[in-house]
Amino acid sequence: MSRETGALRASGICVRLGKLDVLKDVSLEARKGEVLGLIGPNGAGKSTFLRVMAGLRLPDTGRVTLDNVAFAAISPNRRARHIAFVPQNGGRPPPMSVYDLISLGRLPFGCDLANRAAILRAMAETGTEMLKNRPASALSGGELARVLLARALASETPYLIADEPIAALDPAHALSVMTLFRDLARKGTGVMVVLHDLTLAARFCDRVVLLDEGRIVGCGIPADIMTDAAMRAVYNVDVRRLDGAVIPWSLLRTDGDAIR
Ligand SMILES: Nc1ncnc2c1ncn2[C@@H]1O[C@H](COP(=O)(O)OP(=O)(O)OP(=O)(O)O)[C@@H](O)[C@H]1O
Repeated sequence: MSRETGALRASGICVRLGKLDVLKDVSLEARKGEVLGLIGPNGAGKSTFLRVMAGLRLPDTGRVTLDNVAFAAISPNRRARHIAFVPQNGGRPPPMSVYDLISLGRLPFGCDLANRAAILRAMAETGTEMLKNRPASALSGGELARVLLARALASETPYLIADEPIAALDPAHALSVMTLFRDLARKGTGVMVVLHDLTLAARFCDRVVLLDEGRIVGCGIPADIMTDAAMRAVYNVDVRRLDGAVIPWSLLRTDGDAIR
């Protein structure tokens, strides 16, 4: 693998869980320097795909490569130095301080002098400095979400993969995180993020991938993918638009008419 990390590519990914084909031949390239949004209804397979892209789940068929090297040939530690992951639901946090939890993001790099600086940067970027001495187990849902993002940011990896990182955040923190993703992308990071907030997805993502029933049904710039017809077909909602943002507005009846 070259020093300059190249593309993160998934080809022909299939995952079957129980009796369900959760991912059906999904191929996608995440690029450094862009915010790639993954959108789609509940159960579409977004989290499963993100975990495959992060190397946390093996696909049944297909493969993921980083800089043209298959994940199978990359050690977990080396992979963690290139791809940081923010889980959708961190579960019960371990009994440790927020600072210690965030510092776990430096684990793949061992103990080097850059550790503290990277941890402090991650806390500043997520506004979690004032939480640093608190027990992680005593955080609110939104605070914990920001701390888990800080843990991933502390790794300062070329790719950041985040599963619904703003779902529990208030509007100010959600905007702040999306702005941070844009800044990271501007500096060269590849950000791949699952979002249910279509307004923020349309506004902040360079490209969006629309996943439905385990298949990619659209991939491109938000204006091309988040069309009224696609939003109706996939989410069964009618949308309104404001300054290019897509705002879910009303549910549709089975005949396709809006319920107002
Ligand atoms: N271990 C499992 N065994 C069986 N089915 C599973 C398992 N894990 C996930 N699934 C199913 O796979 C499908 C895709 O799940 P996934 O979490 O990837 O969806 P998602 O698009 O992230 O949904 P959400 O928006 O609700 O988070 C769902 O129908 C889910 O019930």
